Amino acid sequence: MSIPMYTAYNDFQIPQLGMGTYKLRGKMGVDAIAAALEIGYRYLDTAYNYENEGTVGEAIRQSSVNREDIQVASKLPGRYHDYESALTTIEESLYRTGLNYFDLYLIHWPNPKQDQYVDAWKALIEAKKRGWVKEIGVSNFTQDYIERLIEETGEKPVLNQIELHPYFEQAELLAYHQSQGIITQAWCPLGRANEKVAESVLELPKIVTIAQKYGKTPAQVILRWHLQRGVMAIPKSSKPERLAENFDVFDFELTDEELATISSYSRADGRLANQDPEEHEEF
Ligand SMILES: NC(=O)C1=CN([C@@H]2O[C@H](COP(=O)(O)OP(=O)(O)OC[C@H]3O[C@@H](n4cnc5c(N)ncnc54)[C@H](OP(=O)(O)O)[C@@H]3O)[C@@H](O)[C@H]2O)C=CC1
Ligand SMILES: O=C(O)C(=O)[C@@H](O)[C@H](O)C(=O)CO
Repeated sequence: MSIPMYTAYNDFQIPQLGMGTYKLRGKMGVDAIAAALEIGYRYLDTAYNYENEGTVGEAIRQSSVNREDIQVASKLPGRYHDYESALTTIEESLYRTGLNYFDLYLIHWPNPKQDQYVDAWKALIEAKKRGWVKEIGVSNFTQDYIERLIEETGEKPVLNQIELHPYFEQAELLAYHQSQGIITQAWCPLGRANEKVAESVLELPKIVTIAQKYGKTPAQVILRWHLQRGVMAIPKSSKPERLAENFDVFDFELTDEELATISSYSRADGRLANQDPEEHEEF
């Protein structure tokens, strides 16, 4: 099955569903990612700080899918935001994967107190000119931070990867992205599911009821909620059966009322990891 795509303001296209790889390392990670590629996933999200860019590259080499049919994204850590370090880090990311280009490279966190994210953005622009990365974007950026990048460099990110799940629907930032043709990508799209950081979104009664109506699982209903709001989700699983479950979300449609019911779990303090990008600094 080919995955439906989203299109950014510059006609860059990206699958509506991808795979997160945080915590997938070593052989366990290679096996999970290779299984995802066999299932049909064509987008992999990694980061320098996940220390698994090598795992991602190895899984691609072991799979039967061609490199050029897969989009691979990685992210620049906060400790390398200065221009020269950022460029060296992108090269190092590539060496770690064994690939010769990334489809997408993101600034992982804005780190506003450090205040070097514009420098980092200039390095990503240069990396694109050098052909190391095809497209550039950001993660955990607010509207203000994105506007500053555009004002100071004239270059708009194609995508912003942000915390987004039923406890934290991000309606305002989503509307801003849509007005700008910036793709919204949801991290923690299943609210980290079984990791018990809060009552699991997979056990919320109204979501369970909707899932029963469609003969789907709560995870599938939540992923459908993301898709119908125009959001790209990158759920992570180490298990082939869950990877397949999370991919099987293109054959049913929620009603507007059901979308609103799921959004009704959202609250202003609904962040799960206590990582407000205006406060949190990650290096
Ligand atoms: N830019 C940023 O700052 C951040 C980016 N990310 C990215 O986003 C990705 C996704 O976020 P993540 O934090 O992993 O959280 P997710 O919301 O994707 O949840 C992952 C958890 O859910 C479990 N799970 C997955 N599918 C199912 C299912 N169908 N039923 C039950 N449980 C399920 C997984 O367990 P199991 O593996 O055992 O199946 C895992 O414990 C990350 O992997 C990473 O790539 C994440 C956090 C921050
Ligand atoms: O996983 C990521 O991409 C992160 O940025 C981490 O901060 C993650 O959110 C985390 O919770 C680390 O403890």
